[in-house]
Amino acid sequence: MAAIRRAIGLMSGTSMDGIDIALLETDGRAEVRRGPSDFMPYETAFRRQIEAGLEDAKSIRTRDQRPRELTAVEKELTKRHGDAVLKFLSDCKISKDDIDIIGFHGQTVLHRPLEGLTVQLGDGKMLTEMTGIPVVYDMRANDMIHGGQGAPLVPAYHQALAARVPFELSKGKPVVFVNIGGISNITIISDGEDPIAFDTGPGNTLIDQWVSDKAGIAYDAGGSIASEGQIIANIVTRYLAKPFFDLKPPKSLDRNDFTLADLGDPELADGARTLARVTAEAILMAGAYAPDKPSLWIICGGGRKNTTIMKDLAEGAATIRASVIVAEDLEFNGDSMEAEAWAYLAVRALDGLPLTWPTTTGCNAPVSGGVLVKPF
Ligand SMILES: Nc1ncnc2c1ncn2[C@@H]1O[C@H](COP(=O)(O)OP(=O)(O)OP(=O)(O)O)[C@@H](O)[C@H]1O
Ligand SMILES: CC(=O)N[C@H]1[C@@H]2OC[C@@H](O2)[C@@H](O)[C@@H]1O[C@H](C)C(=O)O
Repeated sequence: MAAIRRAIGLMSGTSMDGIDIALLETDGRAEVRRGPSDFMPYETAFRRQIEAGLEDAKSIRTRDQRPRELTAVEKELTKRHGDAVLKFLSDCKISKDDIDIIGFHGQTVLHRPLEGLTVQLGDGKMLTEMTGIPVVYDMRANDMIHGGQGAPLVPAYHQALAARVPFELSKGKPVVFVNIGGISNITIISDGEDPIAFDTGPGNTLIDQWVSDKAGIAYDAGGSIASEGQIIANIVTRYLAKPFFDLKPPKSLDRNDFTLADLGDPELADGARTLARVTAEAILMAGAYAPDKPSLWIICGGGRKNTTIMKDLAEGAATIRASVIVAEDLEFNGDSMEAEAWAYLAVRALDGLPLTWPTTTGCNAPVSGGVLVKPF
């Protein structure tokens, strides 16, 4: 029997809103026991620093380059992750000696799968020294070396969770996990098959940018702004006509692949409503790549709190006789799922198990990955 390890996962996603942290006890296979989780938000000034870092990253040609301010941003980002771990351990009254491994995602600042280039800021060595705990980081690189997109990586964990979906809900049909983060991505799980996964299009990033530019608000809380707007149909069509949607999976996105340029300058609420529809429709369109019609869509990530997106998803799914639920309906945690996934992936990496498959990233064979560093 494989060893159960205690792992901490750390995720700073494309929304750049903060660090999700979660504890997991797992063998990196079927055994998954979820522990506590937390979120450490970035204040606006640091978020702006990362945003500036995205601009600096545009000139990166090889993944070890850190032009302009990126070295400083990486150091500050890692320090915040280290502080987050130390606070988490102290809050949970857990000793560092009781943690076997940290799975550290870092912050994606550039993702160009066609060029085989993906860059996550995050200094694993510094994190292991700060915490005194071994760290697995840089988990996307090996997939790309093996011809993969380098994303998404969460499907391995979705597959482990899918085993807990009751038959009354799955009805023996494919089940879809949807992560609505900055970008949206899905994992389609069918019994006995490798997971099928890919990015589906924008998640919350465009909505966040829109309400921030137009009204100085960080995000559309509850989707309430969108709920007061009207859908501008020709703008939805314009977004959904982008070449990305004609690409067959596996496929993945950079945060800047979709922009507000296609939105024009509507009223605040109409813009938010239209973008919510784009996010929902792009997700449901992705169901076409399932081998059989999915019965159940399980929504995770911050976008599940946008009731306008959720309403569009529920209505759209009803027309194809599928149900939409949120992670919590199955007693999963839609906020910490990616952090849990990084804990799970770190344990898999320790055992050399695959993190990705040809069906999730397009890698040429199932591959493991990550770089392991240990404290002195
Ligand atoms: N109460 C809420 N109402 C509406 N939207 C919300 C709410 N809370 C969070 N969000 C949205 O969720 C986003 C954060 O989602 P999440 O943390 O899943 O993204 P991420 O992990 O950074 O991104 P990714 O999964 O793409 O890496 C916020 O930027 C915001 O747009
Ligand atoms: C390159 C990168 O960081 N991609 C992220 C991003 O955010 C959502 C989507 O695009 C997904 O492909 C991925 O993150 C998730 C956690 C993943 O790898 O599974």
